[in-house]
Amino acid sequence: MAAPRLWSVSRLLGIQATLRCGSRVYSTSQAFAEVLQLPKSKLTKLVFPLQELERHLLPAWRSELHLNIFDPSLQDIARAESFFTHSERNRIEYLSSAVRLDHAPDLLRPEVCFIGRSNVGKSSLIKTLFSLAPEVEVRVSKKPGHTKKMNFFKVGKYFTLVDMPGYGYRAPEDFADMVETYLKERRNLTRTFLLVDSVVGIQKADHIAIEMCEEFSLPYVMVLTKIDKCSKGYLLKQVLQIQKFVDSKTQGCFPQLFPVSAVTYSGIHLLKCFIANITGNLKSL
Ligand SMILES: Nc1nc2c(ncn2[C@@H]2O[C@H](COP(=O)(O)OP(=O)(O)OP(=O)(O)O)[C@@H](O)[C@H]2O)c(=O)[nH]1
Ligand SMILES: [Mg+2]
Repeated sequence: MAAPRLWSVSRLLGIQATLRCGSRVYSTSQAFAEVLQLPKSKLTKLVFPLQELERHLLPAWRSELHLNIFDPSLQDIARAESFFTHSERNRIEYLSSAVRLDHAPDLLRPEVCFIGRSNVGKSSLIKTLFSLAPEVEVRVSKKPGHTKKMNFFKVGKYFTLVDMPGYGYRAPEDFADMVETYLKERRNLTRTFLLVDSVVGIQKADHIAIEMCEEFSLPYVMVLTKIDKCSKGYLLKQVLQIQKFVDSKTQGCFPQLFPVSAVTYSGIHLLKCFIANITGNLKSL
């Protein structure tokens, strides 16, 4: 499925628009203003993919998906967009790369990192989160094992995102030293996003990563990538299976799953809002 065309120009320009919703007036990117104009069914599919899946479940099964734990309003999602929009006053930029924790930038602001098997779509997801900062270069590749270092990106004065090398196939030799030490010792690490490919589900290497997050008592969140590659029925089956695993086998994992696509942008706005919230930037939520 192609990315909605209405996004392309405004996304590049990162235009701000003023919207009125009820009695409140607020500012958002032109891109999100256009999303708000979509018919309800399309908007739900794009912004709340889990909600869209839930509609196809029998009523008795609906509560299984825990989609009301993080359930922001469209206004909150619009507000969160501004953190991810590059401007002179909100500079989004690549900071540095590191192969050892003591080479990581010394920052006090909250940090979130993205881990997962090689090729699961970590760099693509970050690139998509930065679609309103097109000058930020995030390298993606078809070849697994592309990202070799921990890459730090600054989002204004608010938080830092870290793109990690992948584990499993073609992982860098120093992966364990680099990533485990980072996860265990990085003091400003606020949340770890563990990406799982929605097509193949949780694999052996993911179980090792999950065990590591549990052992280090990290608060982590499971993000299901590449949902554009799944039919609705297949995705529903995968989501229910992964949800069951999270509910029964994990302690530190956030109960709500975040399905996303870097191709259709499905789930991306909600994830931006979640990141803005957990880093303490959407205080009213
Ligand atoms: N269809 C589809 N393809 C995706 C999506 N996200 C990533 N890909 C593709 O998956 C491949 C790997 O993407 P990357 O973002 O480089 O994966 P990575 O997890 O950073 O991989 P490493 O750096 O090697 O660990 C690329 O060919 C991407 O185009 C998605 O949401 N949908
Ligand atoms: Mg990568």
